[in-house]
Amino acid sequence: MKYQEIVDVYEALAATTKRLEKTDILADFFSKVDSETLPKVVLMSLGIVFPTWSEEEQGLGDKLLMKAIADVVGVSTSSVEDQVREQGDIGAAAEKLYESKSQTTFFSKQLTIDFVFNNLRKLTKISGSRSTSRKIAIVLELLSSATATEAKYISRTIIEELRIGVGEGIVRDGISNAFNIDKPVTERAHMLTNDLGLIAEVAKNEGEDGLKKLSLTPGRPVKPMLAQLADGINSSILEMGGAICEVKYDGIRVQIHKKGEELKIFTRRLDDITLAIPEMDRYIQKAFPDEDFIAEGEMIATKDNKPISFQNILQRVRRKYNIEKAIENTPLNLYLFDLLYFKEPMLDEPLSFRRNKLESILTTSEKIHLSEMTKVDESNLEDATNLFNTAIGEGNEGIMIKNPNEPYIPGIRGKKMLKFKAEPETLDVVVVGGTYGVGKRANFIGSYLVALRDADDQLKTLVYVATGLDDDTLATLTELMQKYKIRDKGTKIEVEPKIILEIAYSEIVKSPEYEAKYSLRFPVVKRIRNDKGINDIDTVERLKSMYKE
Ligand SMILES: Nc1ncnc2c1ncn2[C@@H]1O[C@H](COP(=O)(O)OP(=O)(O)OP(=O)(O)O)[C@@H](O)[C@H]1O
Repeated sequence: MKYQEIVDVYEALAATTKRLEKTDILADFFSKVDSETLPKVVLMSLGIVFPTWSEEEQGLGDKLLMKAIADVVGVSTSSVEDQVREQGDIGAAAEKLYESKSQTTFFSKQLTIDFVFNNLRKLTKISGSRSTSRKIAIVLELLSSATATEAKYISRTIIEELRIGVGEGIVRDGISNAFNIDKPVTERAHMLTNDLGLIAEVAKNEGEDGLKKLSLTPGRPVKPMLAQLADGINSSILEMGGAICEVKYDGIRVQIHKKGEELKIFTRRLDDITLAIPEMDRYIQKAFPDEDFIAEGEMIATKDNKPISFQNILQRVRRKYNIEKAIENTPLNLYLFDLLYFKEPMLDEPLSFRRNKLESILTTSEKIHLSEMTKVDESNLEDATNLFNTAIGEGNEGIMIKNPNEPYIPGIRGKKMLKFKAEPETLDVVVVGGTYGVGKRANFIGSYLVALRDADDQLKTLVYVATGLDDDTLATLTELMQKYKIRDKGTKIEVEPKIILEIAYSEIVKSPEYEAKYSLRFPVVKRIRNDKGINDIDTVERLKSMYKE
């Protein structure tokens, strides 16, 4: 199949902002593609060539890509950079440059989807000596055969930013429509496998029954079950008719998978962080029997046995060098709270069963613990409040209130698991722009324009936030803003939507000034949330319902 065919689909998708139209375009395309190409085009419609959780990285930075484009088009790298500034992204810049190039050295061969897909995959496999020049050679081969629009999308796929307004939800619905599958069936298969390519293939070849058979597999992360905010401790427990209450630790959520000899540790956005925390790998291996399993817990950083700042742990899990030093400086502790798989899938079992099983197989140690928990019902409600008070006293965030009779429901924020925190609720937002400071702070970006997601996965600006930033955070953020910069416009900067912030505020207000049509009074940055991705940010719908409440 020609690459141009998916490029036409990209262009059609970019031409509409309507979710239903996008879904129809994808459904129509997916239904025409043969079984072998289908998983590839499904991933490519998301701008990726590996499932989202895969550890493979293409590792070709913007600079090298611009150099490759410069070489193919026969202009200087600085001309490409100028064009990127003007157009707002590398893809559009490549398209423009190709169009203005008169020489017809291109189109030496017609690109196929297989060829583009396989070559982009090859990029990730290259390491060691001369890896950069070998990667460039692959990109040059692709780009020199490309038309202007093909070059646009090859470039955007390399930087994993397609800009066609298509997220996982639309692709998933496209698959449902293409193969007549009930949406909840596709959704569940997605939550369990996180591989839309696989889901499309099974949907086409085996239909709904095939999808229903897909289950948890160690090694393949599952979307975490999420918590809603509890109105009150006692009322929540009474409504559940009894609860498992646990300390809510303030760290990062991890999902641990063991398959055969291999252990993998994933974050909640399904990034593989195993190599950054080798000591935890060893402690976990010792704590569990030598069987396949999937367990969940919260990993926190401690000093003198007291939790320390959340940012410390984020720095640790992103680290690639000097790991031994980091192990010493930022000791980690793991508090396990769920077991989803042990020799077989267990997520349909009630929580009380999963917790008992976890307790019966785990050998705790100085690093590996069970989350502190108390079973509470109407006869001992005060135990929950006591747990909350102790938790806060020890520097934790609050408590979790979980329904013991419920299965694990991946990816859903429901009433079966609640959280009760000492501090008011915050919002997770993405930075889309900012304003440079003045005077001494002219080199820093002092104020950040942040956005939420709407029901069609479009970003809507919400507010400028400028407080809550200590010097370190300001420096880190400024660096990230430069990394993701699209362009400067006077004192303003526009960036790719990559940086997630958690912000607190005093009040939600209506506001015609911002695209969300709502805004926040006194927004304050609580922290950078590297453990979350664009799919995890809050939505305009949630904000609206919070406003009404
Ligand atoms: N004992 C525990 N049981 C379950 N989750 C816990 C526990 N301790 C800490 N957590 C953490 O609390 C999170 C839920 O609360 P909260 O909303 O504050 O976190 P979040 O990461 O901002 O949001 P989300 O609800 O989206 O996970 C879980 O995702 C998990 O990381």
